[in-house]
Amino acid sequence: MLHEKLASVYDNVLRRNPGETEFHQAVREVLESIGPVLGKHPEYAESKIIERICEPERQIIFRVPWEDDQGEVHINRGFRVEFNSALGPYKGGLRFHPSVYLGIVKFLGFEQIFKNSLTGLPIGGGKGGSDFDPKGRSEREIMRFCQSFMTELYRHLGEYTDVPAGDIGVGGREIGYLFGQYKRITNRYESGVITGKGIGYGGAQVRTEATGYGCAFFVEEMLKARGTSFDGKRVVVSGSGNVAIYTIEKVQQLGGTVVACSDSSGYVVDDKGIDLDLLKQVKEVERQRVDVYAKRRGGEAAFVAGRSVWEVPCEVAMPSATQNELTGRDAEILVRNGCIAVGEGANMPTMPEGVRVFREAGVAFGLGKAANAGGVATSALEMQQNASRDSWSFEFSERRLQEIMQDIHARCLATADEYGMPGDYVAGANIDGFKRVADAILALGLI
Ligand SMILES: NC(=O)C1=CN([C@@H]2O[C@H](COP(=O)(O)OP(=O)(O)OC[C@H]3O[C@@H](n4cnc5c(N)ncnc54)[C@H](O)[C@@H]3O)[C@@H](O)[C@H]2O)C=CC1
Ligand SMILES: O=C(O)CCC(=O)C(=O)O
Repeated sequence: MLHEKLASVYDNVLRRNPGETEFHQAVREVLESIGPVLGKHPEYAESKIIERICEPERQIIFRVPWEDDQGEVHINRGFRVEFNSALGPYKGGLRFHPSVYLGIVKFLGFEQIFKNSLTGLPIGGGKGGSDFDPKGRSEREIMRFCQSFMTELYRHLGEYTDVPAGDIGVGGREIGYLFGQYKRITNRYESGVITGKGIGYGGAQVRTEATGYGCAFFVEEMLKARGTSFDGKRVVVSGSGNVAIYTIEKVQQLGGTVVACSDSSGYVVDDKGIDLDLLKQVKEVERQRVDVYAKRRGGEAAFVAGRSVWEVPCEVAMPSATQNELTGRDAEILVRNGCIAVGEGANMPTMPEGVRVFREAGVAFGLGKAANAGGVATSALEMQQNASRDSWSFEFSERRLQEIMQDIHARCLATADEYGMPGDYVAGANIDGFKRVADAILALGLI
């Protein structure tokens, strides 16, 4: 149920952004959480802070023409939504996936505002991407696409303005091509203009691992708060990209056994625990599907095509693929199978009905804004190192990441307590993330 004032804000969002269903969903979740804040802080409603937060500062849509290896011309659409810069330069990744349209970029940019605020670091919220499909494209085609994309986007970026990074379909390779083109066009070695760079040219230790490691650290804190740990627990991770792989790595280091992971073709189940070296070889080096993992693992693992990975029994679930990948029914199956904690590595992977099932069953539910904030937090650390011409060790960077995740976890719980909803990470994260941005907007005047 929405507070009366928020219901009218939400109606306006629906009216002004028709058809952008993922954006509506993301806005509704935040509005449902922040009702109690309005009672304590009438100044937010008086100054129309919520209306301002729901309206992006700037939306950029552009044409991306590029040529494939056969000389055929293709036209894709590029996006960058610069959502809110009250706390710092717009910060958030780029997604290359055929499903990308304005509604997806806006949901991601909106989530990013509160996530970035939760990190306590000086970064605003933004997101971008393209409906380009990198699947099956050659190295040269990927490079040409990235160069064309940056040839328009560069004019909107800057280390004090807008700082992109990776997301689905954009990893270290693409960041290299994007940064190279920015450097060429501007004739500036402006390292802090993009994050997720290679270690050899201004990148930061632990950025590759950060989202997955951070999510595992967050879940470790949730388990600790319930008097338990990863030790000996069966864990299921969806996806098998950047976030999934480094979630699996850290969960294994913390004593858990990851028994399944997936991609859009299906899932693999490996009861003795995923062989991470093999998974990295198949996914990071060869860029193959997960069924290849199962074939190479001999009799140890099985591939199940076209079904939901959430049917695999586990005590901890870590959705790390994409939005709305875990339905209400999946949540019911997980609860029935004894799942006690969920940590969202992906952005908004659990559908609203699934969130309701988990909360009613008393499952520790770590929403993406909090649980996957380690990636963008480490991007902010990369910007810090770039600005000071410094480079930190892996151990120091990982310690900083763990402290940030522990701090986010503690603040979520403290805020949930303060508002009379003990143990509710959804309320804690949304309220805490919202308040910091709202106070900054108030302080900066009519922006
Ligand atoms: N890379 C980062 O630092 C961060 C990523 N995220 C989120 O984590 C999620 C995964 O991102 P990355 O690992 O970076 O991307 P990636 O491109 O490395 O991996 C994406 C994975 O999700 C799977 N996938 C994508 N669409 C799917 C679909 N429709 N159905 C089933 N599986 C699908 C892919 O097969 C792949 O395994 C996304 O929701 C992203 O927004 C969140 C915070 C930071
Ligand atoms: O590292 C970044 O700037 C952004 C990471 C990201 O896209 C996310 O947190 O969803």
